[in-house]
Amino acid sequence: MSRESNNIAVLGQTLHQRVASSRVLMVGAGGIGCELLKNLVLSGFKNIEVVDLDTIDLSNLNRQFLFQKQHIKKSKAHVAKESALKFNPAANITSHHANIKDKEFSVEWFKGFDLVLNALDNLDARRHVNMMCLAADVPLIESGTTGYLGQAYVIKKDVTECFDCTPKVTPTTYPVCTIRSTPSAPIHCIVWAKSYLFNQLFGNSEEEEEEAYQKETSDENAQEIEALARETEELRKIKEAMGSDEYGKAVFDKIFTGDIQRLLSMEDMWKNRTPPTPLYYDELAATMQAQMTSDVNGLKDQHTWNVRECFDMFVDSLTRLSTRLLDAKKDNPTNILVFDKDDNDAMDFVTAASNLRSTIFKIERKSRFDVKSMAGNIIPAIATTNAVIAGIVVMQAYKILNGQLSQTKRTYLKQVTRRPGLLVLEANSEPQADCAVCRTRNIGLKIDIHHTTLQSLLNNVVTASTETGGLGMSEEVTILEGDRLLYDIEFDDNAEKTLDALALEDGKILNIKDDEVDDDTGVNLVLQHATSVTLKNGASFELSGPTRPAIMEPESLGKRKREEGDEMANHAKRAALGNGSVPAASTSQADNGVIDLDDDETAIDEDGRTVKVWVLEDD
Ligand SMILES: Nc1ncnc2c1ncn2[C@@H]1O[C@H](COP(=O)(O)OP(=O)(O)OP(=O)(O)O)[C@@H](O)[C@H]1O
Ligand SMILES: [Zn+2]
Repeated sequence: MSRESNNIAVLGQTLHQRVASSRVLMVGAGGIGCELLKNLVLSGFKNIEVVDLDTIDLSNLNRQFLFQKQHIKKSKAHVAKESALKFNPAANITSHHANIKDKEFSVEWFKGFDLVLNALDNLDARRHVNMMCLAADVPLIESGTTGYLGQAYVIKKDVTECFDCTPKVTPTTYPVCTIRSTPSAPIHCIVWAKSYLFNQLFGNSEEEEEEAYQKETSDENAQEIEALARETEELRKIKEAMGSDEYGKAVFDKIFTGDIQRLLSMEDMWKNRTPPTPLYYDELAATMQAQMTSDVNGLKDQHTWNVRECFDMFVDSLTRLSTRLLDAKKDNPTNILVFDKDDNDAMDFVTAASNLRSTIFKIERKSRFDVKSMAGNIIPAIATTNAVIAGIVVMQAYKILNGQLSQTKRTYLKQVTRRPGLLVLEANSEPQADCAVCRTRNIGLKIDIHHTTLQSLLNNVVTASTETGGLGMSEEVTILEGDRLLYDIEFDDNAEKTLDALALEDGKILNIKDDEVDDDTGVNLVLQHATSVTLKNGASFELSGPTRPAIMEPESLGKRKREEGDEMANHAKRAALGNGSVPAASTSQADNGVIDLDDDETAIDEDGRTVKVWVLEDD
């Protein structure tokens, strides 16, 4: 049996055809992307474009199986394409070594795909693809993994929640006093060593101090903050001895003895907390010489150093880093060292310093491996998790091409579920009514960007009445491009500039909100440069899309979803036939266990939500 006939047996002729003729964009060729591209070419997808901006790194090879040692430093997109073609030479793959945010990837370009699959690792790029898919009205399958957890779900304009419908968690910050005075967890000591101490000793402490911590200005902390400022000043003086034999002891005495004694003298602070115990340089130096079992590489990295080992490593790494800094300053006095988790000296220093501090505060010490993952905010990437999620993405893609988009489920891979199996399915939510990203109308605007000023755009398009072909908004509008403010009633500096002078080229999206209308989610104008648009009213532009706000009732949304499914089915059928005709409905062959994600069993998940459960069965 050929691969083709296997696919037909599994999918049925109809779906197989739709898959083969669909055009798919995959964004990101990393952990999920490599698995996904391999799956796509093996499961019958033929027309695939891949975009990735990065080159292959040694650290990718443990899980990105399309890449091998000889590919290091080469483009991920190009190598992924070449390796995937070996699995199926009949596939037609186009690779782009580029940022998906580049202007060549315009809304028009996105419209050329039936499906977009995200395999990204950052919020910014995900947000961008989300917006482009909404503007182009192309279904997007979003996916992600963290360690053993993962998820995949479909985003479709007007049908499901978009990526930005729910706010995303931002990285945690810690109050300055927890870090500087009252740590209670290993991470507090690691942040102290990496963000405070490292910068104080080797960096631009004055500038960075402000940024490294969340500022606390309450009165009760004022006194403490003042004391901390004094400590910082003292350390600056000690730094003058950098490079001398006494330097290591001077730094140690200050940060692990003197500063701690001063903290202890603030008795109120320790009424309800375990007080710290200072460490003494001479005492530690007199203890038996450590057997330094801890090599910096390999499994030994996972052994937790004892106090003496931390002490030795602290003094040693401090010397190494100080020597580097002094050398760098010979070239240029403004040179500094910046913490990097992949810099062995920096990691030795942060591991030793944070563990000494943990010892003082009676907090558990951590291995160099753990400190590195915490200091670098690293959650290990697991190849199996990526593989499971990439598999689910293909299942979701089948459903979409089979005209069952509205029946797709948000699928989570969890470590523990109440039922057998590790996957938890949840119904898609409807778009959030107030989402500024997906509840905004997207309107294409063809206009000459070289000759149109922002003011003429305002006069002829934005505030012009709908009868004359404009948007009919009031004079009080705010115009943004991404986060960039271009215009509002109090800021008209850009009014006389042309669009191209404002870098508003093809594919850029202008978000325009009418400040006179309460809760206006505004419109997105998707720019397309055109020189020869002639208009009835003499202006030179052309709008395409819903120029009047749509009124959407909850019921009608449900109805839209069903129609959407039908439309998708027809679309896929047309694509399969390569012409406009619609064949007699034929989905029965696809109705076998392999792609049937529907299962009416429900359960309550850890967060108390009712969820559908899909149990993976062996047959
Ligand atoms: N704006 C973007 N345009 C194109 N590709 C992007 C963009 N942002 C991220 N990517 C790509 O998405 C992929 C995500 O893959 P993954 O999560 O495995 O990260 P990685 O960089 O390969 O690994 P790690 O970060 O763990 O070292 C990467 O290959 C990255 O280059
Ligand atoms: Zn949304």
